[in-house]
Amino acid sequence: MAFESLASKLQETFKKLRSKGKLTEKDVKEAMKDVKIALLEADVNYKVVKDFINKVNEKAVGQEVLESLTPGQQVIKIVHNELVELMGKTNTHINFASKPPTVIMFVGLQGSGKTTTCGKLAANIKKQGKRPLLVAADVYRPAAIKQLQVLGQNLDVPVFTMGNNINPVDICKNSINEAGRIGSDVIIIDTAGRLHIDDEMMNELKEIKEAVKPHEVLLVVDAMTGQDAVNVAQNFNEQIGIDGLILTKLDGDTRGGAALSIRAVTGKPIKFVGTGEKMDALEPFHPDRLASRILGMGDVLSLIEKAQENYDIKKAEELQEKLLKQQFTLEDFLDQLQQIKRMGPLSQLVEMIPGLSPKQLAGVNINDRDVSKIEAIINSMTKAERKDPSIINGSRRKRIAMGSGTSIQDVNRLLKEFSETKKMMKMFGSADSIKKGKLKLPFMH
Ligand SMILES: Nc1nc2c(ncn2[C@@H]2O[C@H](COP(=O)(O)OP(=O)(O)OP(=O)(O)O)[C@@H](O)[C@H]2O)c(=O)[nH]1
Repeated sequence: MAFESLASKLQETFKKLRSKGKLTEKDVKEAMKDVKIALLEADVNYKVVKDFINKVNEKAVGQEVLESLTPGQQVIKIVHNELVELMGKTNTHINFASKPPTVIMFVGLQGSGKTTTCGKLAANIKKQGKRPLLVAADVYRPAAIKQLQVLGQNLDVPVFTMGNNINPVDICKNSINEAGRIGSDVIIIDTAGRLHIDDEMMNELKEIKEAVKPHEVLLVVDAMTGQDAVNVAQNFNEQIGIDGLILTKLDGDTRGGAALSIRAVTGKPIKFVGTGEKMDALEPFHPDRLASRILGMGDVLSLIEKAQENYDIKKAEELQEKLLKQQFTLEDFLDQLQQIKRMGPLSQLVEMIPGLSPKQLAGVNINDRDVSKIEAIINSMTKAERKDPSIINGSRRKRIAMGSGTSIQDVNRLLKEFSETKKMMKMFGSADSIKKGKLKLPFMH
């Protein structure tokens, strides 16, 4: 889980604080010492931590908080607000030009995930009904142009390239004409990165910026590099001037130092975060939601959004109908699983549920492999078997296990769980209770 160790430590500290009916100034100060250590261990910039703790202390030790009915909760609320403040109060979007094309210039070090993120943003923008054009301006890394072309092909987004013998500044200038020619309204330029910041790279980026006057200069940094990412951001901002950041590989960042420090150090907002290698693993950055996740309050809003984007309401209604008539089959079950899978890795979904601490999360043994196993088992059944699992006798079980590359025990377990779920639905979901709205299926209005 992203931010796992920080979340775990903060939640532990606040649990202690909440358990006390009354709080003294000393209690709060001691808790803040623990918070300070947790933030430093999460690789948050030292100055940022110092300012943060001072601000919280200033607000939390007053009479108003200490003498309130729920002092522990009040302190947590203050910490939550300050975390949000630290990461930028509001979430910021891409500034689209009033007169197209909008030019978005990507900058960043090699390996930060720049090319991948260009593809992700193109996919995201295309979903909004726009017509992006990807521009291959990295003429130095041999595979960079090809990588972008493959991404473009998979996403069905055009890619503009002039090969690698042309000056990148000219490629970028020409891409504007190309966008006009093919009717693209957003240009996404993938510039060259280097392993480290060097003058040659910075000069080229300055020239491109001067030539195409982008509406957005987005810096891509790797969250897993912690304070290095913060230094890189500061450097790029001072030399090129950036409008915002995309923080990649947040899925692998258990500490969180970069996400918590970058805004405070550079003054520039994080606009998106990368949460995986797939093209849909790009999310707008919501400081308030992330603060809630870190403090164990969940992120119900993101969960609902994911459900709305990926969950087919019509199908859900059909399912309700089937439940009413007690016709829920293994086929419907598979369909459900596939819809939920589309919302993203299960481990990331579970993180958004309020009230589950990182420790509890570690105990919840949900993984995508289990889901794939269930899918394989159901896919190995005949239509008749899926409709009526009671016909699945010993030899059929053996065949299904062989066909799905699982064991007979796995098949037995699935059938047992399915039959128990059905029984439970029968009990809770008598036609009446569903009709009266007492029982609601997930994500149904
Ligand atoms: N887990 C995870 N991996 C990511 C994410 N974003 C990018 N990656 C991976 O990071 C690696 C480097 O990404 P690239 O896009 O090739 O890097 P780049 O910054 O374009 O590199 P240059 O073109 O050399 O500047 C690839 O294996 C990506 O799949 C993310 O959000 N999460």
